[in-house]
Amino acid sequence: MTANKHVFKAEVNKILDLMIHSLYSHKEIFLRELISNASDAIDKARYEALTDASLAEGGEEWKIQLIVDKEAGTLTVRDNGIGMTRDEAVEALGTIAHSGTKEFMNLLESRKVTDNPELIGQFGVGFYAAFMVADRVRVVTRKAGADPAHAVVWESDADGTYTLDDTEKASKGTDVILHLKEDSKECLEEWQLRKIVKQYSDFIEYPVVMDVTRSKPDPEDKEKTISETKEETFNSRKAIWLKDKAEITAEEYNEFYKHVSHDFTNPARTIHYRAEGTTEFSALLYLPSARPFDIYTQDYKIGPTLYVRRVQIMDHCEAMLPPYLRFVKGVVESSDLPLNVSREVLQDNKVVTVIKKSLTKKILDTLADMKKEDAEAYGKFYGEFGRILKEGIHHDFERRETIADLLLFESTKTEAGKKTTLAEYIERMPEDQKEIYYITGVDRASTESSPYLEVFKEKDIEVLIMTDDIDDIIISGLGAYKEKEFQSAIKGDLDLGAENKEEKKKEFGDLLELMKEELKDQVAEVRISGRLKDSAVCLVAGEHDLDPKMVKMFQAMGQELPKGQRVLEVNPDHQLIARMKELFAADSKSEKLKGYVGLLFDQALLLEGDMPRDPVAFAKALSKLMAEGVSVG
Ligand SMILES: Nc1ncnc2c1ncn2[C@@H]1O[C@H](COP(=O)(O)OP(=O)(O)OP(=O)(O)O)[C@@H](O)[C@H]1O
Repeated sequence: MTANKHVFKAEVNKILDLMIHSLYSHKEIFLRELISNASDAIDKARYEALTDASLAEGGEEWKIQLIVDKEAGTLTVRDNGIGMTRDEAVEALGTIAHSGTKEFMNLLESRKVTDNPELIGQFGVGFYAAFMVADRVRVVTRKAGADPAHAVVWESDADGTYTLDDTEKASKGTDVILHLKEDSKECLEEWQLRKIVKQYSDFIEYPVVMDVTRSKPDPEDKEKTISETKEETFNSRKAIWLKDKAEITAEEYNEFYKHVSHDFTNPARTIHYRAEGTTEFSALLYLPSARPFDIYTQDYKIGPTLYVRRVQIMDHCEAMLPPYLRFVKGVVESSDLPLNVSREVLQDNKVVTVIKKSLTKKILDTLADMKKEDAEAYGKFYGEFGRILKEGIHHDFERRETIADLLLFESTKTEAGKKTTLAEYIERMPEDQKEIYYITGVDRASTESSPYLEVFKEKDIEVLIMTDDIDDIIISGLGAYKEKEFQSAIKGDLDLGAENKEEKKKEFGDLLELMKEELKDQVAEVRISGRLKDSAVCLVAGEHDLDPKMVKMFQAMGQELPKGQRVLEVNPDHQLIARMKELFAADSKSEKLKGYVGLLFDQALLLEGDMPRDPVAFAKALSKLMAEGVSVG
C-alpha cells in the first residue's frame, strides 16, 4: 500500500486544537504520556511473550529510549514493546475510542477550560499531547512477531489529516518522532529530559535510557579532553508498591497515582500495605479526590492493576474490588497467583477472594478513619463518591452496617450543604422519638418546602433530606440503623399530628367516602392526614411502595411497575375541607362538590411535582373558580 491521506475524526481535531492553543503551561507532560504508552506497550509484549516466546524476538532487554537529534530538531521516544498493525494505528491514532468524547468536549467548553490538563489526563488522550511540543509527529511502528517488511509509518502535522505508509522496521515496537516547535527546543537538552523523567516517570518499571555524551580529560594529553558517550538510565525503576513505606515521599506516591489513574489531581487518601500469611500480596491503593467524568458510563474500567511476580497481568482487575468501590485506583501484586491467570479464572479464585476481602476492609476502614479524623475532607470525598459507595448497602449485605456508618445526609436541621451521619441524627433524637424520619426529593429547596414536612416543622422534628436517585431503595433495603427503623415522610400513615384523629374520621367520614368514590380509579384510599398542617391535601405512597421519584425513574427507563397503593390524605383543619363538608351537608349530590374533589386531586399531583391529569381542564376549572371568587376590595 502507498501513502494514504486520512482525515481525523472531528473529536480528534477538537482535542488537537485544545492541545495546541490552550494547554501550554504544563507542556512537559507530553513526555510522561509517551513514556506511559511505551511502558504499556512493553507490558503487553512481555505478557504475550509468556505464552509465545517468539514475540520477544530474541529475548532482548525491554527498554524505552530517548533519542535526541539536535540538527534535525527531533526527539524520539522508542520502545521495543508490542507495536501496532496498520489497522491498529488507524484506530489508535486517528480516533478517540472513548464513548464519552462528546460529553467531555462539552464539559471542556462549559467550564471554559483553557489551561486544565487534569481533564485531558482523565480522558486519556495522552498520545495527542505530543502536539503540545511538536508541529509534526511521525510514528514508525511494527507489531511484535510481524515481518520486518510489514511496518507502518504514521505522520501528521495536526492540520486535520494524517498519512499512513508502509515501511520496513528491523526491530519490533514503536518510535514516536517529534519535530519540536521552536519554543520547545529545550526538550533536546539532556538535563531537561532527565528532570522530566525523574519528576513524572521515575517509577516506570522499564529503564528510560538516553545516550549521554560527556567530556573527560584525555589520559594521553592532560591539556585536551575527549568525549565519551554512554547509555544512562534516568529513572530509578523501583516498583513503588514493593518499597517500604518509610522510603516513599508523598510526592512519589502522588506521581504514581497520576500514572495509574490518568488523573492530574492528587488523591484524597493513599492506602499502602503488605499482607503476609497464607495469602501474600502488596497493595497500593488510592482514593481519588475528584470523580472521573466517565464513572457512570459503561466504558469505565474497575479495579486495580494486577501484577504477578513483577509482570503486569491486567490493567484493571475487576474481581479484586466490589463495584461500589469502583472509584478506587491502584496496584495489587501477588505471587500466589499463576502468571497465566485469566479473567474467568480470577472470578472464583480463592486467593482473589481473600485479597478482595482484605482490600474492601482496608478501604472501608480508611474511610471510617477519614470521617473521624478529618470531617471536612471526608465530606468532600463523600460529595464526589457517596452516591457510589452507598450502592454497597444494597449489594454487600455483610457490610451494610459498616457502610451505613459512612453515610451522610443533609437534614432539616443542618445548614444547606452541611451533612450529618445517621449516628449523629440518632444522638439528637428526643427520647420519645422512635423512628428515623427521612424524605426523598429532587433537591433540598423543593423538598424542604413540600407539604409532607408540615407536621415535622410544627413539632420541630428533624428529617433527613435524601436527594440521590437511589436513596429510597437504599433506605428501604437498610430498614433500620442501630435498631431504629426508618420512616419516610412521604409514605405510609403518620400519627404525628393526629390529635382527635378518631373523632375527625367520624366527623368527615361521609365526605371522605364521597371523595373516595369520585377518585376510585386514582387512589386506593382517602384518609385523614397525620402530617398536614397548612395544605389541604397531599398524596402519599403505601408503606412498602417506591417513592414517586423512583417510580418516574423506572418509567423513564421503560420499566413497567405494579401500580402502587396511592393514598389521598386530607387535612380536616383546613378551611377548604371545612367548607366542602358544609356543602356536602347541604347537598350531598352537589356537582360542584364533585368538581372540587377533582381539582383537589390535581393539586395534590402538582404538589408532588407531577402534572394535573388534564392540564387544560384543570386550568379552565381554576379560572372559573377564580372568576366566581374575584371581587374588588
Ligand atoms: N508506543 C506505543 N506502542 C503501541 N501502541 C501505542 C503506543 N502509543 C500509543 N499506542 C496506541 O494508541 C492508543 C492511544 O494512546 P493514548 O495515549 O492516546 O490513549 P490511551 O493510552 O489508550 O489512554 P490512556 O492514556 O487513558 O491509557 C493506545 O491505547 C495504544 O493502543
